[in-house]
Amino acid sequence: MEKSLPLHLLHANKFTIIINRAHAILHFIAILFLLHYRLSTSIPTLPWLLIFASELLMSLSWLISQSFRWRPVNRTVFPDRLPTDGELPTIDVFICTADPNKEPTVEVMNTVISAVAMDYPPEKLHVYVSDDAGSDATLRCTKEAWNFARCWVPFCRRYGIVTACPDIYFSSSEDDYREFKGFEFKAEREKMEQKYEVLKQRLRIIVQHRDVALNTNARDHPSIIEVINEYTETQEDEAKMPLLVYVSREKRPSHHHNFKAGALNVLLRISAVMSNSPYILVLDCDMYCNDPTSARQTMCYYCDPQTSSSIAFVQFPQTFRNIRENDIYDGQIRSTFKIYWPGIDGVGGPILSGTNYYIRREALLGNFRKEEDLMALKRSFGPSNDFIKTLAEDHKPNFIHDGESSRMLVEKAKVLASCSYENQTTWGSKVGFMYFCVLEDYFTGFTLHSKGWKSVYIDPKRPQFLGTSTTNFNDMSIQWTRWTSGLVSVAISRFCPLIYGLAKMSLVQLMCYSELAVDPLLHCLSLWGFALVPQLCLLNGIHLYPKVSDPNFNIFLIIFVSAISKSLYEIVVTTGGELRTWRNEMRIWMMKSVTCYTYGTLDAILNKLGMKEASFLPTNKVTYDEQVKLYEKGVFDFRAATMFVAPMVTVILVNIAAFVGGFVRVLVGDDGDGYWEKMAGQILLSFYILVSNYAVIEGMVLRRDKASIPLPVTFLSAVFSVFILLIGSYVLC
Ligand SMILES: O=c1ccn([C@@H]2O[C@H](COP(=O)(O)OP(=O)(O)O[C@H]3O[C@H](CO)[C@@H](O)[C@H](O)[C@H]3O)[C@@H](O)[C@H]2O)c(=O)[nH]1
Ligand SMILES: [Mn+2]
Repeated sequence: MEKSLPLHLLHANKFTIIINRAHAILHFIAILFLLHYRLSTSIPTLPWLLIFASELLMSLSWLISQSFRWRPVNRTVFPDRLPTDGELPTIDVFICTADPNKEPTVEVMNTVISAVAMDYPPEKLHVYVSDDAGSDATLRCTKEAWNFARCWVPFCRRYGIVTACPDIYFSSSEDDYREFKGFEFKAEREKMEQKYEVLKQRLRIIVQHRDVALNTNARDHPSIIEVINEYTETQEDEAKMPLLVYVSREKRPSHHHNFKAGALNVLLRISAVMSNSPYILVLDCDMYCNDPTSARQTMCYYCDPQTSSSIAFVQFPQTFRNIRENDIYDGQIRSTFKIYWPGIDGVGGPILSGTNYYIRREALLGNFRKEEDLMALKRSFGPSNDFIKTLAEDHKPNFIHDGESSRMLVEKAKVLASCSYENQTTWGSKVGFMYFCVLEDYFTGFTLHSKGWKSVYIDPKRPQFLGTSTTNFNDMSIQWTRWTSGLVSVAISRFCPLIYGLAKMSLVQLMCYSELAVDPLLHCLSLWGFALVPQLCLLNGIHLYPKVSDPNFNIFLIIFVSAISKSLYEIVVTTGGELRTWRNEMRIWMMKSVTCYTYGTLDAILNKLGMKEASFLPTNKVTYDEQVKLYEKGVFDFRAATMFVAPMVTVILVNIAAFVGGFVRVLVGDDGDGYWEKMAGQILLSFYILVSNYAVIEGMVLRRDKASIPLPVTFLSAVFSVFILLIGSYVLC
C-alpha cells in the first residue's frame, strides 16, 4: 500500500537523448573533416595558426559541452505521500543580504516574509537573516516585517494563499484564493493589503532615516544578533510562527570576511547552537518564495530512505520575476537552468547554484557518530564547545524564549560570529562553504560532488522562487565578469576539474564541471580570433577559408548550419522559446565573450599572480523606470562602464571596415582572380557578425537617446580599431 508508492520519479528524456547523441556524432564528424582540411591543405602562417587555434578552442568547448546533452532527465515529486508533519525533519532558512543601497529593503523583507510563510510546520522552521552591511535599519525593518508576518502567515494559512510573498500577491491579478471568494475573504484581503501598505511605508521611513554615519561602519563593527520573536508578546490564541533571527557577523578591516561564503559559515555555526536543523534552505535576499511547497517537495528526497543518505543538496532553478519576452540580456540564463542542469542531473546531480537549494548540514560539516578527539574537532571547527556539541548526531539544542537563557545563547552565538573565530581552523577550506573562489556555490558543490555526494534538480512548473535578474548592460557585465573570474580561477588552479575531479566523479559529470570552468576562457580566446583575424586578412587579401567552388567550403557551411540548427532546436523545441530568444542569446554571447569573459579571465589570472585581490560586488537589484522601459522595449542600455562598451564597438568597427573593404573589391575591382570565390567565407563571417550585432551599430550611429553609445566611446573605439588594423596588418601579413 502506501509504502509501495514512490515519493519521487526520474524520467530520462529518451527522445532528446537520441537527438542529442545523433547530432553530436554528425557534428563531430564534420569537425574531423575541418581538422583534416586545416592540417592537409594550408601552409602554416601566423593567420592560419590563429584561425586554426580559434577553431580548435571552439570545437573543444563544443565537445565538452556535449556532456550536458548526454543524459538529460526530469523529475516528479509527490509531496502528498510524505509522512505526517510530526515526522518531518526541521529546516533552517538562510537569507543573505549585503548592501541596502543595492538591495532594496522592501524586497529583502518580502523574501523574509515569504520564507516565514512557507507551508511547513512552524515549529520546524527557523529563519536566519544575515546582514553583511550591519545596518541598523535592516534590523529594525526585520522587526517590522515580523510584526506584519504575524497577521500575514495566519491569513495565508487560513485561505490557502499560494503566493505567500505579499509584494507579488498584491500586485498580481490572478485569483489565488480558489474557493474562498466570499465576503469575509474580501474584507480580510483588503485589511491585509492595507497592513502591507503600512508596512511598506514604515520600511521606507526607516530606510530614509537610517543613520548614514552608522552605515559607513559596514566594514567595522561587532557582531549583532537578535532573536526577533522576542519583541512580540505572543497571545494565547495566536498562530505558531517560525523562529526569526537577525545576524550581522563581526567585521574588522584587518580580517578578510570571505564574502557570501563567510556569511553562510557564520549562519551555519549560529543556527547550529539555536536550532541545528539537518537541512538548510539558502536564499539570496531577492529570492522570494513564490510557492510555499518547496520544502515539502524537497522532503520527497530527504524522507526517502533509499536516496536520502547520498544526497547533499536539492537544487531548484533560479527564476526571475523581471524577465520579459524579449530578454535581450538573457537575464533568465535559459541554457543553464533549462538545458545544462537537467543534463547534469542525469549524471550525478546539478551544480550548486548559490540560492534556491536545500542542503544537508552533514554534507557541509561531516557526521560524527562516534566519540571524536575533541582537540582534533577544535582544530577543525574552532574553540566553541557549544558548537562542537552540535556536531554529534541528533543533538537538539533547546531554544527557550525565557529571557535569561536565550540571552546567554545569543552571547554564545556572538562568539561564533566573531571575525577571528575561524583563525587557524579549517572553515572554508575543509568544512562549511568554501572560500577558494568568489563563486562559493560552484566550488562548494564541486567539492561535495568530488567527495561522492549526489544532488538533485527539481524544476516544477510553478517557479518556486522568484528573484531579480540583471536587465541592463552594466549590471549584467559586472555580474558575468565576477562569475567568469570565479570559474576561470578554478580552471587555472590545482582544483581544475579535469585533473582534480578525475576518479572522484563520473566522467560525464566531470566534463560538465570542466565545461563551466573553461568555457569563458575558450570562448573569449576563440571569439577574439573570429572577430579580428579573418577581417584583418580580408583587408590584406589573405584568404583563410576554401573557395566557394571548393567542396571543402561545405565543411564550414555544414558546421555553421549544424551548430545554429541545434541551438534553434533546443530553444524552440526543448524549451519552448522563440526565434527571438535565439537571436538574443547569440548576440549577448558574442558581446560577453569580448568583454566579461575577457575581463573575468584577466581578473582570475592577475589574482593568481597576486596582483589583484578577489572581489564580490553584489549585483545591483534596484531598478529605475527608465531602464526598465528600455529593457521592455528590447533596446540596449549602453550606459555602461567604457571598459564594457569599447571592446564591442571596436570589434564592430573593424568588421565594418573589413566588410566594406571586401564588398567594394567584389563590386568594383574584380581583377579576374576570383576575389569573391576566395574571400566569400570571410566576407560572410563579417556580415554575420554585423547583422547579429546590429544593435551596437544602431546604438552607435542611429540612436541619439541617453542610453545610446556616447560619442567619446565611439571615438576611443575608433582609435583602437585603427590601431588594431595597422598593427594587425603589420604582424599578420
Ligand atoms: O559579501 C557579500 C556579498 C554578497 N552577499 C549576498 O549574496 C547574495 C548573492 O549576491 P548577488 O549580488 O545577488 O549575486 P548574483 O550575481 O546575483 O548571485 C549569483 O552568484 C553568486 C556567486 O557569485 C551566488 O552567491 C548567488 O547565490 C547567485 O545567485 C546576495 O543576497 C548578497 O546579499 C553577502 O551576503 N555578502
Ligand atoms: Mn542575485
